[in-house]
Amino acid sequence: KEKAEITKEQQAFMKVIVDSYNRHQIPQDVTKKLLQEQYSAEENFILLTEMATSQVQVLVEFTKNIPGFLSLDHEDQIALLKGSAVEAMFLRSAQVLSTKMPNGHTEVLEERIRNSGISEEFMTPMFNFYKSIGKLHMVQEEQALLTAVTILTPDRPFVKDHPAVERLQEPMLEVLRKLCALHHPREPQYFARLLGRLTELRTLNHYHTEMLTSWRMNDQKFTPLLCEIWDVQ
Ligand SMILES: O=C(NC1CCCCC1)[C@H](C1CCCCC1)n1c(-c2ccc(-c3nnn[nH]3)cc2)nc2ccccc21
Repeated sequence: KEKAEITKEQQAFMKVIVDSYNRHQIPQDVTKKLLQEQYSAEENFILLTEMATSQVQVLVEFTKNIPGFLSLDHEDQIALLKGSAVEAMFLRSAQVLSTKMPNGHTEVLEERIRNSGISEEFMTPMFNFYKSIGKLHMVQEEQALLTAVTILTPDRPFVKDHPAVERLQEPMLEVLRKLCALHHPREPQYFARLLGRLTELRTLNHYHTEMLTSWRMNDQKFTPLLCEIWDVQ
């Protein structure tokens, strides 16, 4: 019995994370802009760097609200943010694409992304990920907790105190497991499938630098924050 129930303190814990997640969302204007017209590769790249920069800023604010994060070693805090920023960006992008939109809008948005300037070879893994996230029909709490679980991944490069990060990630995973059972009662494997997406996210992380340099354009400009986070320039 008690295994399934979400306890009072888990409820409070989740509320902190979900409220912070909802407060720290970049405006959906990327969707509005993309639906307006097809831009050139140069304009799309600028849009991407703008959106990604503001998303990193809100990601930092969201992360600071994760209970216990600020008590971690400061260098480990940076290592966790740096190690998860690209994954959080693709996870957020997937969530944006799987948001319910008026008829035909999602197709237009997909078309605009396919023709945005990203090279063909990365389109498949990226859209496979987007589709697999879409099929999960995650509720908001699951999205928020999955993002928090991604940030609190102990085995990121340069993290020194793994156990301290695991101690923060574990209660997060426990609440997420209960949430999945609650919201997807007829899919006992749902939680496992959700965690499987994190493995797919890591492969996108692996492609990312090549993806950036493969955009059909030259003279790519990045903001100072993205140079830090994306290891470019
Ligand atoms: O703006 C965006 N994503 C923001 C969404 C919110 C969080 C911060 C990132 C980009 C668009 C930029 C303009 C051209 C079209 C894509 N985007 C992407 C996307 C595409 C390529 C790379 C990439 N990374 N390295 N090389 N290319 C990253 C993300 N996937 C999206 C799915 C739905 C909606 C927008 C999406």
